[in-house]
Amino acid sequence: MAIRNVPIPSRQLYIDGEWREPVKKKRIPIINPATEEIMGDIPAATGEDVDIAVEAAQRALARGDWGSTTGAQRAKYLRAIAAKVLEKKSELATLESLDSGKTLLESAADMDDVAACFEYNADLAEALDSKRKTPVNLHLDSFKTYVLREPLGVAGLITPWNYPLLMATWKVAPALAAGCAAILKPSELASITCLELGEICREIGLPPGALNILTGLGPEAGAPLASHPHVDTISFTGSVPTGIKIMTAAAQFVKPVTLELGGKSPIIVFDDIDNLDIAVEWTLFGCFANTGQVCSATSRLILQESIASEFLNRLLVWTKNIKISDPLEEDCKLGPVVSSGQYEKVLKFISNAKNEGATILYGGERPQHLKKGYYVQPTIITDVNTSMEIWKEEVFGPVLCVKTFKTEEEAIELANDSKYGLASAVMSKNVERRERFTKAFQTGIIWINCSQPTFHQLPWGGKKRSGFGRDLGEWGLEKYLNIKQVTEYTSDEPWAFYKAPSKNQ
Ligand SMILES: NC(=O)C1=CN([C@@H]2O[C@H](COP(=O)(O)OP(=O)(O)OC[C@H]3O[C@@H](n4cnc5c(N)ncnc54)[C@H](O)[C@@H]3O)[C@@H](O)[C@H]2O)C=CC1
Ligand SMILES: C[N+](C)(C)CCCC(=O)O
Ligand code: NA
Repeated sequence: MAIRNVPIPSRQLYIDGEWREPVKKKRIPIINPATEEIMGDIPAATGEDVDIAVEAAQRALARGDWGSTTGAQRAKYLRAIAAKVLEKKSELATLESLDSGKTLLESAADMDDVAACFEYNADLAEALDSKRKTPVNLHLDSFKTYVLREPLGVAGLITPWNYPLLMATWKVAPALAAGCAAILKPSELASITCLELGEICREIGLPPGALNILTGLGPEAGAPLASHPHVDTISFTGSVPTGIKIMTAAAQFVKPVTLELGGKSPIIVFDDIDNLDIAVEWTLFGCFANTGQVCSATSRLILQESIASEFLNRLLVWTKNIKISDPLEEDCKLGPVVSSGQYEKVLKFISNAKNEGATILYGGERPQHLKKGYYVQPTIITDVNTSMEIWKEEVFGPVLCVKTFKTEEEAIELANDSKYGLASAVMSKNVERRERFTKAFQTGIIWINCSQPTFHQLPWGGKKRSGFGRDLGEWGLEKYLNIKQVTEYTSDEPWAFYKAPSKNQ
């Protein structure tokens, strides 16, 4: 299914329905993390380009062909995008793998998810037409009231590299469904497929300015978007430090933001599970899928002591079986991490854990058979205590740390012992116990007897330092709407608050 020699398209910024060279004409190299080779380059936008894109977005909102569309009309564009993504699926999936290092299997699944997410938001756009104007009954004769749901305006969408086109879609699809005009700023580490989304929009005839795509560096292209006075909302997925910068910039304009930040999510395994191997596989998938570069990765395994040694033995057997290779190779299950910076960062986390006294039960190094590329072995760390960095900080790489527990109280305390609050998983046969954990977990996402399956009908986001606001589902669309109440006085009688002047006054 991989198209080997797929050419890397050379693109410009996608602004106002056209390819446009950045004002400062700068470009950023594209690096393939599996080979460390430069494959091409992407345009680097700056504040000047952001200004041009914001004006194009404002014009789109003022123009009938986008600003006055019904949800049903916008749904047609979203469905056309979905169809094109499927048509170009193998090309897009290959480009995604070349750029980000994710396995072809995962890139292909992402492209299916991208298409399905556009389709789902097309349904939401259609449904919006009947909810656009909602009467509110006050049980009063003298007033008629209703609530309008309108597009909020210009939406700035700043996205990460771990699921480049999918994370962009989680924001682009609902923003367009809502009728906003959007400016997407993908990560400079993996932008190819987001630029190809621009080509798709051009091909299907999306009205100019409805979606603009500005690749570039965070401080140069993302920051001016977050602090632009005419960008009405920012939706961000990425790291905590950048989330704080974005919220700070947006605060100067009282601009609403939604932040989907990192995590250090727990997976608890109880000894009442029927099948050890099933729990082992979910544990692996929860931490090593996408080479661990998942904000919701369940990277803290909290294991009931009575099954700990048996479970860890099976975990080792399964881990050794994971095929690590070039992500385009058949059956590859673990590719490189995205960049040299990420590679150094992951190895540093591992050496810090060792220095703090933890045991590297497995992995911790570059796989011997791969001499080039940013590869790290899947790594399992034991003898961890709760003051260690590896317990507290998000690694964003294939690194699992393990602690054991004896009682339920201990398990929940360990699970919630995090500044983050994105996701939690519990593996147990006991229904009441699962309900107790569902209630006690301080996170926005709960997985029971699994880890990571994600459906675009359900809200996605966290609490605590993992951020606030939700992507996906109807919640993912609401943040792009302005809720406008309309109150009409319908009585012929005077209001009679003031004393009416007499006839001869
Ligand atoms: N929660 C998540 O989904 C993600 C978490 N991370 C974590 O963050 C670490 C750093 O990775 P980065 O790629 O540097 O993440 P980042 O959070 O800095 O980047 C995410 C996006 O924000 C943009 N950005 C950066 N600085 C900005 C600024 N000042 N204003 C506006 N936009 C800005 C970036 O260009 C990118 O598009 C990773 O090692 C990982 O631990 C990274 C990506 C996704
Ligand atoms: C759920 N999954 C793995 C498809 C995507 C997680 C997105 C993220 O890392 O923010
Ligand atoms: Na790349």
